[in-house]
Formats: sequence, C-alpha cells, structure tokens
Amino acid sequence: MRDHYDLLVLGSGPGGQKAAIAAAKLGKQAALVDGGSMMGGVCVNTGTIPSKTLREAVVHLTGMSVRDVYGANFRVKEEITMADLSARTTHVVRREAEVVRDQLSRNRVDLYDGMARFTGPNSVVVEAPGLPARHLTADKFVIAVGTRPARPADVDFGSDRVVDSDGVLQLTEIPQTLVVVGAGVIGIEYASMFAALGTKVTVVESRPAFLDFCDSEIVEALKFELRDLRVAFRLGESVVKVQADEQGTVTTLASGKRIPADTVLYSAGRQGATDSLDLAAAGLEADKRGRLVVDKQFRTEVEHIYAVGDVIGFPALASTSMEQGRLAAYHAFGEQVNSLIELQPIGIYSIPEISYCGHTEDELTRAAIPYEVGVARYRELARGAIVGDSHGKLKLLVSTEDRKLLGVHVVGTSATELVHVGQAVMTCGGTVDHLVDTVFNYPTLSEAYKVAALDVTNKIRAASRFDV
Ligand SMILES: Cc1cc2nc3c(=O)[nH]c(=O)nc-3n(C[C@H](O)[C@H](O)[C@H](O)COP(=O)(O)OP(=O)(O)OC[C@H]3O[C@@H](n4cnc5c(N)ncnc54)[C@H](O)[C@@H]3O)c2cc1C
Ligand SMILES: NC(=O)c1ccc[n+]([C@@H]2O[C@H](COP(=O)([O-])OP(=O)(O)OC[C@H]3O[C@@H](n4cnc5c(N)ncnc54)[C@H](O)[C@@H]3O)[C@@H](O)[C@H]2O)c1
Repeated sequence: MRDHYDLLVLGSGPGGQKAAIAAAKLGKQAALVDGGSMMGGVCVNTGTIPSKTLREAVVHLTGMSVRDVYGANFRVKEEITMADLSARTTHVVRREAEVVRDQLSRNRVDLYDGMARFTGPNSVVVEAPGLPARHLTADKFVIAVGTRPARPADVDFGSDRVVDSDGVLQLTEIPQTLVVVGAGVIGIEYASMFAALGTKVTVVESRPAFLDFCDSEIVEALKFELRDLRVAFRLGESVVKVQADEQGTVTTLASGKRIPADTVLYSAGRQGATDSLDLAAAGLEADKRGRLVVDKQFRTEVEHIYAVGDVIGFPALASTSMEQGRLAAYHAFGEQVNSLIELQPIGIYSIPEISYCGHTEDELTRAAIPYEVGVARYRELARGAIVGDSHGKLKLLVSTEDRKLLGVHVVGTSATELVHVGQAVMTCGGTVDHLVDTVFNYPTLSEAYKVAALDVTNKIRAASRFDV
C-alpha cells in the first residue's frame, strides 16, 4: 500500500464509506481508516443495524404485529431470552460489515486498521494495539468519525445494570423493570422494544414533550400505544443521579423522586468522537460536544478537510450521512454536484413505527400557510385488516392555495417505507390530484394515499362553497 493518497477518509460509517467510494469512482486514490472491529461504523456495529435487527426480532418473537389477528395473548415464543434476540443481530451485523469491506476493496479503497490522529494539516498517524504506527499523507481528507454515547459523571456506568445504547446490546437478561433516561429517538425506540417484551418501562425526559420535531398528533398516537404497553412517562423531569449495586438501580430526579429498576438505559445524547484526533495539528477545533462546523459543501475551516455524518451534528442519520459523504468527495475533486436536498424523510423505529416527510401541522400553522388534512386509517384498508394493524394511520397535509402536498405523516406498520410515496410527490412539487388520480395495487397499505387524498379534496371542495 502507498503512503500518499488523493483522499484519506477517517471513519468507516455511512458517511466515510460513501465518500471513499465516490472518490474511487472518480479515479482517485482513496484510503479509509477505522478500527478493524468497527467496519461499517456505529451504524453497522452498535447503532442503526443492531437496533433495527433487534426490533425485528422483538416484533416477530412477541407476535406483537399479529395480536389483532390471533388475540391479545398470542406469542410466537413464550420465554424470549436476550440470546434469542441477539442471535439474529450478530448474524446481520457480521454480514453488513462484510458487505462494506467488500464494496470498499472492490473499488480499490485501501483499508487501514487503527485510529487516525492528525500530525499536520496533510498528515495522520494510524495507531492500533500490536501494529506498527503508519504515517500517511493526503491532498484531501474527510472526517467521518461519528459520535459515541455521552457519559456524564453523575451516572454510575461501572455496573452492567447501567447501560448506554452500546451496552444495551450486551445485556444478558431482559430486565423486568427499566428506566430509560432521555426520550430522544434512541430512548423511545428501545423503550418500545423492551415494553413489547413485557418489561415495565419508565421514560424520563427533561423536556415537557418528546419527539417534538414530529407531528404532535402522530406522537400522541405513539404515546397512547406505548402507555398501552405499560410505559410510564416522567416528562419535564431531569435525572440528576443514577446509582447501581448488585440488586438493581435507583434513578434520582431533580424533583427528588427516586425510581428503582433492574436496569437503566442512559440515552440522553451523544458526543462527537473527535477528542483523539488531535484536531489542533490540522488547524481545527471542535465545539464542546466534540462536533465540527462545516459549510454547505461540508468543508471545514481548513479548505482541504471535509467533515460529514454525525460529527457535524443534525440530523445525525445514517441516511443523510451517506449522502453528505458522496457530496463532500465530489466537491473535493471538482465534480459537478447538487447540494443536499432539503426534503428528507425521518423514520423512527418505535413499536409502532412512525415516519414523516415535509412540514408538520404546527409548522404550517406558525407560518400561517393554509392547509387541509386528509386521513386514512389502516382499519379501513383491506391490507390493514389482513396484517392486523387497526391503529395505523396516514395523514396528508395539502396546501389549500395550490393543492401541493406539504407533508406526509404515518404511524403504523411499514410507516418508514410508505413515507417515500409522499416524499416522491413532494420532491416533484406534485399536487394532491396526482394521488387522487393514481391507481394503487389492492390490497396494499399504499392505498392509504388515495383514501387520504380523496379525504383532502372532499374537504377542500366543501370549504370552497363560498369562494367567488
Ligand atoms: C442506537 C442507534 C440507532 C440508530 N438508528 C438509526 C436509524 O434507524 N436510521 C438512521 O438513519 N440512523 C440511525 N442512527 C444514526 C446512525 O447510526 C448514524 O447517523 C450514522 O451511523 C452516522 O454515520 P457516520 O458516517 O457519522 O459514522 P459512524 O457510523 O458514526 O461511524 C464512525 C466511525 O468512525 C470511527 N472512528 C472514530 N474515531 C476514529 C479515528 N480517530 N480514526 C479512524 N476512525 C475513527 C469509529 O470507529 C466508527 O466506526 C442510529 C444511531 C444509534 C446510536
Ligand atoms: N430511527 C432513527 O433515525 C434513529 C434512531 C436512533 C438514533 N438516531 C439518531 O441518533 C442521535 C442520538 O439520539 P439520542 O436519542 O441519543 O439523542 P437526543 O439528543 O436526540 O435525545 C436525548 C434526549 O435526552 C434528554 N435528556 C438529556 N439529559 C437528560 C436528563 N438528565 N434527564 C432526562 N432527560 C434528559 C434530552 O432532552 C433529549 O430529548 C439522534 O440524532 C438521532 O437522530 C436516529
């Protein structure tokens, strides 16, 4: 392997992978550095992929998704263990890491096993236990080192009863009681998985509401379903201390309340993984949460160094990180490129899952944009009855001025897939009439689009009675 590259990428998560491959496709010599056991990044090893595989196993083994069909007591497996759940996860993680490794090597991206540290604006040293240090230089860099769970000092992580989103994957037993600290996406996804497994879950969140970037009616629907699974919410309450011993844990809130539980999942935010990069050697500085500032082209203040993915902050998704990586590499090598599309979907894999694209009702109301709402309930769709989801719903928000689709919000089975139909219409600037005129396969959940679109147009027609 060589010592000098056109592009050196630090981190093999979604952002780093796509940056390296994009550069290779442009005929550039690219290399990527990461710890060998982290191939695929947080995404493949501790974040997206294991959590989504675990969720799939939970939904399948508990029989959750078909209880409307076979009865509330239906179980696919009576005694579900952590080993049952993690068997599939281990397999999928290994397979995905292999896919990443294979894609990089067939694109002739050199892989370096270790952690990179800047020694100058154009040079790094790669260090790994038991391996000689490797000095590399490059014309351009992409920093894609991601984040790690935040670990405040007043939380006792010394015990295996207090875990973060990395440690939750190592639990050997399903806890009977669980406190989830932080109702961000990670907290809510894991709260719903454990609740579905029968764990009594308490969610503590310092803000008065959670997932407040989503449509409030959809979050209400999710909250209702989670309460039905015995989840208790302590909203507007901050955790000040978490203690643990062999018997269990106690979580203390600022209000003085103390909540005992077998296990605590601490999911109150993440920290950029920049502290070991020696950014100063490259002329860079991170903010106090370890994150880097970039411009619209993902360039840091040092012109030849780009940063993408979770290390640059919001929206911190695998989906957007990939696109940022590709765009950064294209920009670095002068390839004609569009900027990152603004209309991006959000998918939250709670049970039930929720997803949306475009504006929420609150946003439109605040901006005084007149809109009408159309709703389709899964219980009125033949596919809803077949799959046994009577709670799901899809909601369309449509401009009453030009009939353009402004937002789509879904809660229920396949929400994260369904959202893309609305996203495609919105991306093309389409109106609700496109959906009214479309013939959908029957019986499908996608048919919800037609039902909701007709609902909107009926309401708009009724309201236009007094138009001159
Ligand atoms: C529990 C959980 C669930 C999630 N679920 C979803 C989801 O459903 N959908 C979604 O879109 N997103 C999800 N995310 C977010 C998603 O995982 C991240 O947005 C994505 O992984 C960020 O990609 P990245 O390119 O920033 O790199 P990351 O995946 O964060 O990987 C960074 C890599 O950089 C490496 N690295 C760190 N320091 C160095 C160094 N000095 N030298 C070399 N390498 C280094 C690390 O070892 C790591 O492998 C989830 C995250 C978590 C934690
Ligand atoms: N499906 C998905 O797309 C998906 C899934 C999981 C994670 N992610 C991404 O991973 C990132 C990290 O997620 P996260 O959930 O860890 O972080 P987050 O920062 O979104 O949520 C942390 C929550 O903890 C709360 N909190 C902080 N300190 C607290 C305290 N002392 N007591 C009580 N509550 C407290 C915060 O108010 C916040 O709501 C996010 O950017 C998210 O988008 C995405």
